[in-house]
Amino acid sequence: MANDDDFTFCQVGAPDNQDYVDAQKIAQDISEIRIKDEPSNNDGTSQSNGAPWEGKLGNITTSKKQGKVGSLSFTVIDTSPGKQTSGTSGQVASKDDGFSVPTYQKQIKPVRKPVARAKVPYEKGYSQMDWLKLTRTHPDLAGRIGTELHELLLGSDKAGLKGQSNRRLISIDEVKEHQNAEAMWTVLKGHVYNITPYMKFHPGGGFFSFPDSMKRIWKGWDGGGWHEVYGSCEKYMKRILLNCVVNCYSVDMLMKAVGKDCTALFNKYHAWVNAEVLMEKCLVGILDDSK
Ligand code: HEM
Repeated sequence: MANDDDFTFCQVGAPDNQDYVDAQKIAQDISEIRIKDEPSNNDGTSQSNGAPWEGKLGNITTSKKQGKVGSLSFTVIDTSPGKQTSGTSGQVASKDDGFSVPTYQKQIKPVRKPVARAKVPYEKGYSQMDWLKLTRTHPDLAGRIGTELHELLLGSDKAGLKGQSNRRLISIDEVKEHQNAEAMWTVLKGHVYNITPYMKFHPGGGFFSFPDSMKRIWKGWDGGGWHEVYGSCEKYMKRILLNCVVNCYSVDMLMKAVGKDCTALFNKYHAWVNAEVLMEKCLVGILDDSK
């Protein structure tokens, strides 16, 4: 075989023994490297569903450690979970007063409901808006004896001041004389008003200021007892009861003002109420305090 010389033989033999040992040692050393702070499980996969580093790339690196194994150098990046500001680990940081607070640690302050001021419900047609409407349509209420009859009284000689000035001076004695159903006068901040038409419109007081007897009636109603007794006519009974409460109570409160100066009482309960506007059409005169 003359051509045999043309063959080039490559010797495939065992590796140089020293090199082989070095390589094995390096491989072993590398396999022993653990990035301590990273969670890992036995099968070599991360606890996250995707790639082992998933969710870690956005982390802030807090420390770097560099080392060398044989001829290989490595860097250990320490990403401690407590320092995370973003990522997929479930913590979302938020800026609050200059420092970061994970949202799950944030205290959700319970929303405190404002305490509702319980008021006597007004009778239909007797709200403050209704009153203002009435004062617009019936500008002269100063001499009127009431509102239920106000339609009947239109044109009657009992209605209004009948052209009398509402700027005349009135003594306190004259005020005291007007304490009857036909005319109830009071003094408020130096002005004399006929409060008769306003009686039913006065918003009374709070539910819990009811006289005890009223509270018992209301409780009886709410407890269902009244419902059982009156059955289908509950709606009407409730209406009647409501009217009683509104009339008794609000009239009762305003009755304290009749025939005297109610300024102190007025300021005690509601200094903010603009009586000058509300009672404008009920003005009878100016208190003559010279005596
Ligand atoms: C002409 C005189 C008066 C006028 C125009 C007047 C008007 C009013 C008005 C508009 C309200 C509702 C206030 C609000 O919702 O904030 C009110 C409530 C009330 N008024 Fe008068 N008032 C007068 C005199 C008086 C007097 C003399 C008393 C006491 C004796 C009184 C006792 C009350 C009470 C207890 C309430 C309920 C307060 C509340 O809801 O917290 N008022 N009044």
